[in-house]
Amino acid sequence: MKVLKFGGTSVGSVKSIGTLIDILKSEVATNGNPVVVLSAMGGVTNLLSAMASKAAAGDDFSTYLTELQSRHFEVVKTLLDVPRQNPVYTQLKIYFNDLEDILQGIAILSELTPRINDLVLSYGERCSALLISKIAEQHLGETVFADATALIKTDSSYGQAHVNTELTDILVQDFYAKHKGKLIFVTGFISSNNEGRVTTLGRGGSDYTAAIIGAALDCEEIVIWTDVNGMMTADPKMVKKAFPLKELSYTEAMELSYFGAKVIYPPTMIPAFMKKIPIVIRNTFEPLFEGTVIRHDCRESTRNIKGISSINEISILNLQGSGMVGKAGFSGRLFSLLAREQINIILITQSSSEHSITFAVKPADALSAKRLIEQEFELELEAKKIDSPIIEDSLSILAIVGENMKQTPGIAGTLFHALGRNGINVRAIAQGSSEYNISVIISRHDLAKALNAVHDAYYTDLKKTLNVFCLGTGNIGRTLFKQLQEHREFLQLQNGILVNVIGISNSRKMVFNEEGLNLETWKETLDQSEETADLDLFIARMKEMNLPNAVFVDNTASTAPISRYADVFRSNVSVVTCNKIGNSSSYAQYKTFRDLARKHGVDFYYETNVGAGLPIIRTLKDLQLSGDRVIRIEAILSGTISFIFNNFKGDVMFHDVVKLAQEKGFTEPDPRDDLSGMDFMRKMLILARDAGHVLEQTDIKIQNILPQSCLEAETVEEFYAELLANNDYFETIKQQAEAEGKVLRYIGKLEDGQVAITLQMVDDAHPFYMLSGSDNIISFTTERYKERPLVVKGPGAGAEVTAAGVFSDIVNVGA
Ligand SMILES: NC(=O)C1=CN([C@@H]2O[C@H](COP(=O)(O)OP(=O)(O)OC[C@H]3O[C@@H](n4cnc5c(N)ncnc54)[C@H](O)[C@@H]3O)[C@@H](O)[C@H]2O)C=CC1
Ligand SMILES: N[C@@H](CC=O)C(=O)O
Ligand code: NA
Repeated sequence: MKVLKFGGTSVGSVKSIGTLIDILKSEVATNGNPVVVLSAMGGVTNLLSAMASKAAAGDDFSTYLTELQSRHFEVVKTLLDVPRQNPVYTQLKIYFNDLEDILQGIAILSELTPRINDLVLSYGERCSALLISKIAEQHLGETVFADATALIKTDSSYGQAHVNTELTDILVQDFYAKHKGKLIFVTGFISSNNEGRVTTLGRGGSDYTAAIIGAALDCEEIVIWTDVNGMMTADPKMVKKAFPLKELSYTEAMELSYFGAKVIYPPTMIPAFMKKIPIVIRNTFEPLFEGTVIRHDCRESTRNIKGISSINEISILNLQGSGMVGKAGFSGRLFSLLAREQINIILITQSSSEHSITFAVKPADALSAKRLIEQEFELELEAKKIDSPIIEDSLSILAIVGENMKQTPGIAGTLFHALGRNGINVRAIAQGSSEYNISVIISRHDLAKALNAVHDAYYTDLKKTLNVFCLGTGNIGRTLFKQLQEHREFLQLQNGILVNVIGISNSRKMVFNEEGLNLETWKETLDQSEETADLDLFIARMKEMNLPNAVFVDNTASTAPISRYADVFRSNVSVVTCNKIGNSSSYAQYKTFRDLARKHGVDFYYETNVGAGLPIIRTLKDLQLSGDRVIRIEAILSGTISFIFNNFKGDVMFHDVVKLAQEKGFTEPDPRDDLSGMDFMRKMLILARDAGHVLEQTDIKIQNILPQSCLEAETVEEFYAELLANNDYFETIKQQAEAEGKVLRYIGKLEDGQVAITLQMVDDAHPFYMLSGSDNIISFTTERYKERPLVVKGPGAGAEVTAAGVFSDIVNVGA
């Protein structure tokens, strides 16, 4: 036999009651008659409570009473056959009349005691259980209605009474024996004391009723039918990726429901736990979904962490001073004082130096806790043995819960790593030695970000979400969006990574969408956006959103974003950039970026600064990480110049090849940056710095390949005109090389901390002879690669290969 409990939403409307009856029919057909526990119709308890308050205040409660009646009468009218209606109307009327008398009594006395409040509230469950039992009778034959005030006996703690289990068990067993095999409907939530006065079991107490009855009858299972798919891994309002858990132990469920997850009333677990009866949480509105099972012997679970729960608003009090050190009984005095005054302590931490104690309370209790402490410890305060307690508000608790974390190293590491790399400061920590809950106190402002970051860190089989903010929609930016869109599905399916582009800005406009912008239509969305580009505002918005795993991507060729990197790192956001200016300006700035990224635990990736998508930065880093030492680097790192020399043959004009290189997207936005050697110089400088040399731009020797007049051209048009005007100069060089059977190569070299870039004519014996397109080539001669260098070669410019490099840097963030 099972005990089924239906919550307020399951009996909230004509439609949901219809579903409830279907669920019952199928239960009766497969498992026989259950005992059914019912909550009041959704919203009715609040309505009753409001009525009682109105009556006590001398206000008119009649409209509420009418609303209460009509909600129940509508169900009678719609769901019961006419001949069955009258007796139900009559019984309901009796309830409503009694209730009205009580409310009038409250109005006369202008007083609402907890005892009378419980009595008023009891009518919600009485009406719904009666009603549902009669509707069920029409479909399933005879039913029995039981008012739980006759079955569940408690003390007189009105509002949240304590159950006398021994007496209750006997009453429930007797009742069941009398009606054995019948379909029984019991009112949830309500009970009575020794004198027979109505008491209640606390808000959510119908779950508890089901467990009390289930345990008394040694039932097979307690099924809680509610409006969600079970206990979730985290609050789904804050964590979109939260999912329902299949299985939990009683302790885990208790921990999770204590914090935030209001799926089940925590005391429910106790009777079920004592008798090892499984509790199943199921969704009335999705009856095929299997829900969550809370059981003694969890079978499938291998997860160390079951769920992440949270309390949104808490305050902490910090008490410190030398007078506490080594003083036995100090915390005893403190906590018994708070207990005496009914102040519930949510979390406690004390340093082993015993110099300070921090504890968390509900914000409403903080001030009275402080005052009580000041009274109790007046002497110690005067003698300056302790400091006056300090209250801190706007805090939240995040707790990871799971019994399997016991004796498993690394669980706390994952938690603190996820928090740390997202810049979330931990104010206090608590873990009991039972090791099934680690709680941290963080700023309220960081809670959503923390929950998502921690969820991503533990549920690694789910998608990792990267929240990306992109500057630049030119050649590289737009190609990146195209690639991200094309590979979106593959990335999610194969790699479990979801890249959400949250913000986009070019030099004209900017646009944001916290859910992620649609990359198929980003251009239209940006064009239609009413927000003018503003770099400071862009960054401010990014910080304000405070999203986990955030990445700032700079796909511009501008100096403006560079000056903001430091601020971005300080906001615990990673930076990915193809813009070389940042790394190739002053050495001091180069160093600051690395120091800040390290300090804030975020990534700084710039693979495309050298050789576009070719793995050059990464290769150099790996060589050095594994203890190798660079002796020499020789390289062709200008894709544009490489392309020019690979195609400047026969009767082709120099001017035309440069134009073609620009059309193919190899050049910088301004091609003079390539042909002046500036772009190449930046790359060599970045490589030299990454190889450990402290160099500035002025330390690099560059041989010009252009006549002075081209270098001095003030605009791009003028520059092209000068290329045409100097055609003979280029022809001479070309013919000279061709006559000697050689090719032109612009080669950079780093050796002994010196960097030079020179124009050379090389023959087919030279390793850099065979190149085509925009090929880059780089040869690393190191301690380990001494005889034959390590060579990386391939297209080193172009939108596709560059965007691909940026893409790969993005997905490596946080990896
Ligand atoms: N073309 C290539 O093969 C490679 C290019 N790169 C780098 O890629 C970067 C971008 O190059 P392209 O896409 O060709 O440039 P582009 O000129 O086509 O696009 C630049 C974009 O940046 C935007 N922008 C400029 N200043 C801005 C600001 N302050 N705020 C927001 N947006 C701003 C512009 O509106 C434009 O959308 C450059 O730094 C370049 O060095 C790196 C490796 C290879
Ligand atoms: N303009 C650059 C592109 C890559 O950084 C080049 O020509 O190499
Ligand atoms: Na690269």
